[in-house]
Amino acid sequence: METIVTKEEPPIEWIVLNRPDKLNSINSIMIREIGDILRQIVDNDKIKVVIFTGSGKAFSAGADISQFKDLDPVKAWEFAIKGRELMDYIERYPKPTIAMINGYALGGGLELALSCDLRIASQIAELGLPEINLGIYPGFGGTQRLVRLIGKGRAMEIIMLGDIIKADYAERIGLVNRVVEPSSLEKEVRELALKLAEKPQIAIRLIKTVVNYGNDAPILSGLTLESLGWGIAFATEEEKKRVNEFLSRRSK
Ligand SMILES: CC(C)(COP(=O)(O)OP(=O)(O)OC[C@H]1O[C@@H](n2cnc3c(N)ncnc32)[C@H](O)[C@@H]1OP(=O)(O)O)[C@@H](O)C(=O)NCCC(=O)NCCSC(=O)CCO
Repeated sequence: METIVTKEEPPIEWIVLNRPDKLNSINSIMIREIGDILRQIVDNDKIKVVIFTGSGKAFSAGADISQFKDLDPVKAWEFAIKGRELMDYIERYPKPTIAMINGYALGGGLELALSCDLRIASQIAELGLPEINLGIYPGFGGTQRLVRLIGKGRAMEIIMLGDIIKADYAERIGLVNRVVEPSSLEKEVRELALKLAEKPQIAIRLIKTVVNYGNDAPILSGLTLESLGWGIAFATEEEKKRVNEFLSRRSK
């Protein structure tokens, strides 16, 4: 791998964006390499949670702008599709994903974090979608995912102004789940990942399916998906074990 470093630490897989001298900006190679590692570990039952982070002072400063000079409109369109398809894959990935935002999360970097299930940021992290300042706009799913996450008004402000915002404000508007001190970021994220890894994995997968596909559908379709998935959860060993444990504790 040229642009990322991976570390298997069961039940956690760490994916570290690793172009620190370019603030981990996302080029075509990185898009391919992240997809490749995710496909490699998808059937590895020892890995239950995936954590994304960046090396150095950034999570990622977005798409690699140095590639833009070679892009004609069709190539730009294809690049956006490649980036966006990776984010779609991360969002619908069958294992839970966490973005550990250690520093700048801008443009495509923030869009990667938006594709994850949870975002935990360091107090020193700075976030934003500054694409407008390049005469473009977010192309890796940000226009859609940010609106769904924090609402249209706030998303419009972030996308149209392109300002960089502090982690505390990001937490207040629901853009990140939690903000922690830089020195405890890794510890807190690891603890969160281990807690997630203890949960019934099929139910977690069902939640991801129902929430992600259900929220993109009319509400009645989403609710129907919820009921179907709920039924499927009753076919799992975990459901039987956990319900029986609860009931036997009560009957003593
Ligand atoms: C993040 C900023 C504000 C950091 O500024 P600073 O600390 O001053 O660091 P720099 O000297 O600017 O950057 C160090 C080094 O990294 C290169 N770099 C930074 N961001 C990118 C990038 N997105 N693509 C390519 N290269 C990048 C920078 O050129 C420096 O390399 P040198 O070899 O030393 O020149 C600041 O870096 C910044 O504003 N970055 C751009 C943020 C941005 O506009 N992101 C959106 C990109 S478009 C996109 O994501 C489309 C998908 O929706």
